[in-house]
Amino acid sequence: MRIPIIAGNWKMNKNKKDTKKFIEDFEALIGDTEVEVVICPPFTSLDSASQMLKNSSVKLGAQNMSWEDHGAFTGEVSPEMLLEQQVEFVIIGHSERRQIFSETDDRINKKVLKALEKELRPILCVGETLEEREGEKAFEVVKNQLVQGLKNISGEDASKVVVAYEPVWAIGTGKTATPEDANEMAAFIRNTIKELYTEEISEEMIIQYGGSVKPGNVEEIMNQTDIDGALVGGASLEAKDFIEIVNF
Ligand SMILES: O=C[C@H](O)COP(=O)(O)O
Repeated sequence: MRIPIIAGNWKMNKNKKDTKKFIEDFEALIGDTEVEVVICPPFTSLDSASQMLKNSSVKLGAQNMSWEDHGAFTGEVSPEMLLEQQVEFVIIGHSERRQIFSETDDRINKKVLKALEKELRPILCVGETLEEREGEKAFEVVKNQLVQGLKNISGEDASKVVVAYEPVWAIGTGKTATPEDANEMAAFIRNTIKELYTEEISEEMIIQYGGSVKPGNVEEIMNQTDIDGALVGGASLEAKDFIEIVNF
């Protein structure tokens, strides 16, 4: 049985004070939940968040990391530095990293490999642009991102990867893919994993949807057969919204 994972990607939002306030508010609201909950604050808030979440069921994720262990890589953060902050998940290949910071599939693959080597769970983001969808290339693009992103990753390691399907045109725009379209892509992703690995691995894999997930649409999205979670941006910034999403 797949246990859903709902992750909040705060992007470049919240300083330490805001982080503390969010966690206090969120911890006061969260009861027993049937889903795994992850928050991904900016690097500068990880330390405060990890101190506050010591006895919590809420897990910590980072938004990016280096594929190198240490050295002359100005501005980068290593996996060991994340582990030191009790980080368990790391978002890799988010479309903002791909588009704004020119991350290539090759670099994304190096990060996925490194995360798995260090026992961090990668949340590998894939998704097509509007132009690619309108040009009927969505499936080809997503398949290519998966094949490249998972290159040289063993079956055992692949089952620890979370795949987040985020159509680029639905991110921060208020437009969501219809639940059926999102599920069609999630099923396609699962089938691609089956082709790359085995049916067992594909059935175990957690596939999230991301792109304007809100309290009002999360239930319909989560009710889809192949969607096992959500990667939430804007609506993860307010504890009262994020708790509604977690308790869908
Ligand atoms: O990582 C999260 C996604 O980019 C979705 O962001 P959004 O919920 O603000 O559309």
